[in-house]
Amino acid sequence: MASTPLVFVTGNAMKLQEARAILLDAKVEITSQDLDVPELQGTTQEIAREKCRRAAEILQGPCITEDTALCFEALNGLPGPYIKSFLKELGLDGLNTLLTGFPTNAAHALCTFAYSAGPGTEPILFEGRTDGKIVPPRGAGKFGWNPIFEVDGTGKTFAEMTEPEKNSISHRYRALEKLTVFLRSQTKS
Ligand SMILES: O=c1nc[nH]c2c1ncn2[C@H]1C[C@H](O)[C@@H](COP(=O)(O)OP(=O)(O)OP(=O)(O)O)O1
Ligand SMILES: [Mg+2]
Repeated sequence: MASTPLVFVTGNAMKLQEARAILLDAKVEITSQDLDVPELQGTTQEIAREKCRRAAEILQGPCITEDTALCFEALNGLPGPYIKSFLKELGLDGLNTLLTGFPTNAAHALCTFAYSAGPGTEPILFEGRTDGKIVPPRGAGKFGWNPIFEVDGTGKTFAEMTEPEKNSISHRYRALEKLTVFLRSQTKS
């Protein structure tokens, strides 16, 4: 593994906590910085790439960034990367109301980690996806939309799971699994 810890640029303390816990097993160490990096509009991939590019410019060094999207099947993938604004304005109940009259409440959580080797390099993306459905809130609402996302095959919302339980099946875990494999291949070469 790299001797200097990788910088995770994020303003979200819960993302950092989960990423740390997941990466512990892989023995990948990260530090964090909360930089004000603009998030442009576009697809999740475009947003992820540009955010990481800009973070590396500001840091003048390598870094990782992360974007989380919540995609409703009935809305062709929206709110997607704009879930933060939708959650802030509509709340958990409002996100449920949004689906009233639609035939399906199917949704997926999509986590996109981006890695930049430094300014001027093209960020590489690592995506992880967990499928589920949007339900009325259940469980402790400590992190974002956790209480309204019921994971397929579990009967539980993310908010009803323990942290290790969520971290073993989450979109974030699946993305970090891929990032870890990549980081290992880097240190070997
Ligand atoms: O596993 C999760 N479970 C529940 N809610 C979650 C999760 N992961 C992100 N979230 C929320 C936080 C924010 O309302 C939105 C993503 O927005 P997003 O721009 O990616 O995150 P952010 O602005 O909080 O942090 P950052 O500084 O890394 O951009 O979904
Ligand atoms: Mg953000």
